[in-house]
Amino acid sequence: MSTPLLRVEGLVAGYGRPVVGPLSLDVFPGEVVGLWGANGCGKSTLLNAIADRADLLAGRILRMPGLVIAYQAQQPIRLPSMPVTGRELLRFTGTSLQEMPAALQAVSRQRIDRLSGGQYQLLCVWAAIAGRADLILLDEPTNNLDPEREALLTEMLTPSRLARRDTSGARLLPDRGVLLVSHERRFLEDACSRMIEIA
Ligand SMILES: Nc1ncnc2c1ncn2[C@@H]1O[C@H](COP(=O)(O)OP(=O)(O)OP(=O)(O)O)[C@@H](O)[C@H]1O
Repeated sequence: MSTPLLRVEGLVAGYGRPVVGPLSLDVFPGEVVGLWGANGCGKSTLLNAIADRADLLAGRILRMPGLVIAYQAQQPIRLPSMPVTGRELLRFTGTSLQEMPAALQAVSRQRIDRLSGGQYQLLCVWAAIAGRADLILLDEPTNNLDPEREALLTEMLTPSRLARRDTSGARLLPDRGVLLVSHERRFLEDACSRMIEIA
């Protein structure tokens, strides 16, 4: 088996006090791993700890050397006024505009402060997926999405979309991984290669 992108061993995490763990998990290249569990069980805190946004109180988090992580929060930050288009935002974050799903093309030409909640959510998730991160952390990525956009999100997470070309451009490498949190069981079953319940 390949080396994991991420290994979590006996992790206890929280905010001064423990709120989740101890737990262990791996994310391997090519995997889309879904976390689910009751409200407040600590799913977001686990993602936060991996993204260095919560306290690591015990155990350890091993990241593949040089690992680049993209983190998409449950509520993407929005400014009331931001006179840039989606495409400008994507370029600014180093996100490829190639292979953008058709449903996002028109959205990406609009100013981001004029997008609906769902449009902005999908744009942010696309920025995380289409950027240069090796490991993508998504917290409740279906927030604000209608069934059609949710299906599009599932499609964005398919192995062929996540794979990257090697330096020669000849081969697609399944070298990235996704760890996501969702309370939507059906989405998890459709989008994930593996699911882990957080107690
Ligand atoms: N910034 C914070 N400071 C202190 N406590 C926090 C903070 N964020 C979350 N908590 C607490 O940590 C616990 C776990 O919250 P967390 O958001 O990780 O759960 P969750 O499983 O993602 O919940 P949900 O499904 O409702 O999003 C909760 O009791 C919550 O009140």
